[in-house]
Amino acid sequence: MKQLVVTAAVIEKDGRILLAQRKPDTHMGLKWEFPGGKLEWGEDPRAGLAREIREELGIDIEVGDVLEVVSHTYEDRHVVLMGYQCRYVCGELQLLDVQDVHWVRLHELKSYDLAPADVPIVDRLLRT
Ligand SMILES: Nc1nc2c([nH]c(=O)n2[C@H]2C[C@H](O)[C@@H](COP(=O)(O)OP(=O)(O)OP(=O)(O)O)O2)c(=O)[nH]1
Repeated sequence: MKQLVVTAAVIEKDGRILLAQRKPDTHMGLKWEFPGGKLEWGEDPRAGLAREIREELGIDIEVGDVLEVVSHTYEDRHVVLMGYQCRYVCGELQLLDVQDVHWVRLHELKSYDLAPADVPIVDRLLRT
């Protein structure tokens, strides 16, 4: 079984949070998640997260504090998911490597078909 260190961005703008839908041909295809991705070898987590967001969505973000760290075991992998509070800075949102995006209000987050590892991050958000 592989072990992955993954960073995810909880990007807030005008009272809404950005959810991304994974592409169909990926692990957890079509599930909704906080955008981000795997850290490269030796990469600083905040720098890696900003890189992933530029690559997947074409926008620049400011990465703030860790909101929640989740350990989740799927059938074939163990994911350590670090959710960071982030702020949208600039750039036009593009679907470069995601299926879809929605800007969502807090109370709507649970109505999405989320990747299971993301549920504790949503729970943490709902407690803050
Ligand atoms: N990015 C992201 N991945 C998540 C979340 N929740 C969750 O279980 N995952 C899982 C799905 C994948 O198994 C793994 C991340 O892989 P990824 O495909 O997004 O990473 P990546 O962009 O670096 O991938 P790659 O296409 O470069 O291989 O973590 C989440 O909120 N965000």
